[in-house]
Amino acid sequence: MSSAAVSSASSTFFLALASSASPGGRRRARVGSPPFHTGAGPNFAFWRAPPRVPRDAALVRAEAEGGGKDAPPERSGDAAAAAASRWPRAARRKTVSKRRDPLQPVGRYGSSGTGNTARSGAATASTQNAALAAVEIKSIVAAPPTSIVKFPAPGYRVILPSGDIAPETVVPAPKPLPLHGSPGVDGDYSNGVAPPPAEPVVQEATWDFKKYIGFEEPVEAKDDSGVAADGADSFEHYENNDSGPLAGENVMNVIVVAAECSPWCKTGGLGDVVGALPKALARRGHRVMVVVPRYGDYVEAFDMGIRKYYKAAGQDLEVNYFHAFIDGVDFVFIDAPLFRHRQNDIYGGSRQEILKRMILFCKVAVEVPWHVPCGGVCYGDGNLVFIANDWHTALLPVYLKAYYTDHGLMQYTRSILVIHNIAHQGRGPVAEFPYMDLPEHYLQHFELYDPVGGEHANIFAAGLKMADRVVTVSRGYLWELKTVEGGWGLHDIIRSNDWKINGIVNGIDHQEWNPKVDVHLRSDGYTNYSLETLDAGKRQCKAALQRELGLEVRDDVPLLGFIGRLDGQKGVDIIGDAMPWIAGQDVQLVMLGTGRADLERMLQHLEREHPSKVRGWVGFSVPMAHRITAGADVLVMPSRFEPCGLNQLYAMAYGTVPVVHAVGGLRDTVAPFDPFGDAGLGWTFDRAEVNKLIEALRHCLDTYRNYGESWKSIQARGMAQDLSWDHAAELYEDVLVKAKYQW
Ligand SMILES: Nc1ncnc2c1ncn2[C@@H]1O[C@H](COP(=O)(O)OP(=O)(O)O[C@H]2O[C@H](CO)[C@@H](O)[C@H](O)[C@H]2O)[C@@H](O)[C@H]1O
Repeated sequence: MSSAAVSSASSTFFLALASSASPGGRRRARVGSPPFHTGAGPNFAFWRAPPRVPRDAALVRAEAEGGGKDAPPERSGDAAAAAASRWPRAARRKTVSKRRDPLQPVGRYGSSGTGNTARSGAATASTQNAALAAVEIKSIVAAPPTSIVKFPAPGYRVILPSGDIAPETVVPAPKPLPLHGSPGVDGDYSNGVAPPPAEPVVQEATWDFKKYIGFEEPVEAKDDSGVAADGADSFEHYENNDSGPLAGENVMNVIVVAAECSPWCKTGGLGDVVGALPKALARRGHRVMVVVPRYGDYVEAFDMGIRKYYKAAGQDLEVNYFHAFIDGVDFVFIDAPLFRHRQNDIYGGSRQEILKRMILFCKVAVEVPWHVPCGGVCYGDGNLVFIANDWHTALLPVYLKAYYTDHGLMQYTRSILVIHNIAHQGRGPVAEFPYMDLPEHYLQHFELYDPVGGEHANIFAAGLKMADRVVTVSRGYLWELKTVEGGWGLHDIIRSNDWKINGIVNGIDHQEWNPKVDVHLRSDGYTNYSLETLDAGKRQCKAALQRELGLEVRDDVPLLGFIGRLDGQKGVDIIGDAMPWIAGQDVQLVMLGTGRADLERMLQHLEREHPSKVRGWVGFSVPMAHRITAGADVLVMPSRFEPCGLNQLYAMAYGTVPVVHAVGGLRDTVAPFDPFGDAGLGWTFDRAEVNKLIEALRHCLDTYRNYGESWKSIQARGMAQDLSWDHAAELYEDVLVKAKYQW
């Protein structure tokens, strides 16, 4: 695709496929040993394998762009990724699997399917969700619409849903189960809305709710009025069918549904948001659940003993539910064979395989409020809002409408779809529409034509139309989404749905990203610090980082940092292009990232060429991301487009000055330094071009070297901001309320 300017003065968008990815890792993971710079020749990696293996699970998403095929992201375990960053190529091939060629320009799918066995015979659907067996909608949910258009089987591994064979129920016949959920609303079907189907949970009697809900410590999760936000101490209320602990007319049941959630599974900013926003909503008094696939064994979560069966692309699949109650939030992990063992490759596989996973996930997630009794009580479908995220879960609003609200069910449930990155849309051939098990007339919501993708089915498009409200992660990005250059083919849909879209800048999880308490700064010579101890603290962290990376330990040399996915979006190649100029400066440069193979090679090459100045760490390391954020003086973000951007927020919270391309959320969050008014938070440049980056860096370095007081005031302003999720959660709450009263 071509690049184009969003506006005359800003934002050149790089319109090639950008995927996100990053391995995440478990919080409190151990920090790997410092890498060792060998100065080895071209055939050797630059970093020695660490003597200790970090516990972080890592997800390394490969980035691909350009035309042709869609390349799936890649990732490997954190340890593997860390090791891969330092070991010779041959060893890396073992740990980083399935590197792919560039993909379709849009859609965070895998590459074109290589599987070729269309097992339509397996469509002898034998099971279905028993909850649905009790009511008419069963035929919608568990069986494909019999009137569905029959498209020729594309010959992929995905199985066409059977329209001929009625699914059977293999779980016990459903018995009515009183639904509890949001007090005062759930279970109240006096408005003529029939209660949704429910069924007894397997092993319910043996399930110890106290174990999951942290019954002993409900204090943290109280709102201003002292009302428990988490439902933890509300069990008795629910048991008595009392009104429960949640108070206030706008308190709601909220279910956040996403493909990733930090610290369990993270490939990028989506994981960060899903790990943090729900907690902030819970602090405001809402009852909040996160639903995410269970890609690995997460020690915090326990099997709830519930078994259900769902059909995905013609196959009946068993689903189990794992639960953890942390910081006032119910985390529900969906366990199914399709998700297992994907921890290091959550977006891996062919496009059809990813599609199948997401179909299953969305079908399961939309019924979680009926089937999963968190704290002993289901959320129920009254006063309920789903928050779906990106194309992966954009089918949820569609299923909610097609299966339920169109049939007079779940009338008090709303859906919000959050756009974190519109560059990935879930595009596929129209012929695959039947896999989604939707009524024939829903096809029109998916069908889209654009010069890039031609005639295709677009999941994000359908989700945007079906969702009651839409949020994107900054106001600047919302504006860009309406442009031809920034909408990636969906600009018309965004424009026509403008009335229901809000731009809300992400926040920071202050438990994770806070120099005062950052666990990754507690060893190896680093230190925690605050605004009051900024000078000494940053000096110490900088020295520790230089030591850890084998750079000369000097306080007077400005240390520039870059952290991010290596893809077209993040503009790391622009830093590469600026290297001749950077090499002529008295600076040090540390880059951490993983993704596209050519950009990974670029990082290694730059280090090889400038061993005394540059470190290029190829891999995904959460501890190193924290340490660079603390130890660097400047964080460089030349992103071609950036819906919000989290690293610049983290940088400012750590007294690290951002230099950014003024686009999307970067423009919204980094006010340019004004030396005359002594205002501003960093430096911005108006085009993602090398000369613009150099110009901004020149001003930045000049201030660093010659205007110490101004520099300190920029740092102080950055650190003094309230970047917490609490503010963002308040804005999300407005959207929840708008959705609630919207018909
Ligand atoms: N190699 C590496 N090792 C360790 N950590 C790494 C890493 N590479 C990246 N990370 C971490 O991953 C996160 C990336 O955050 P971004 O905002 O850049 O996300 P991304 O572009 O994936 O997300 C999309 O969604 C988010 C959330 O809405 C938007 O902010 C963003 O603009 C949009 O593109 C940060 O926490 C960063 O530290």
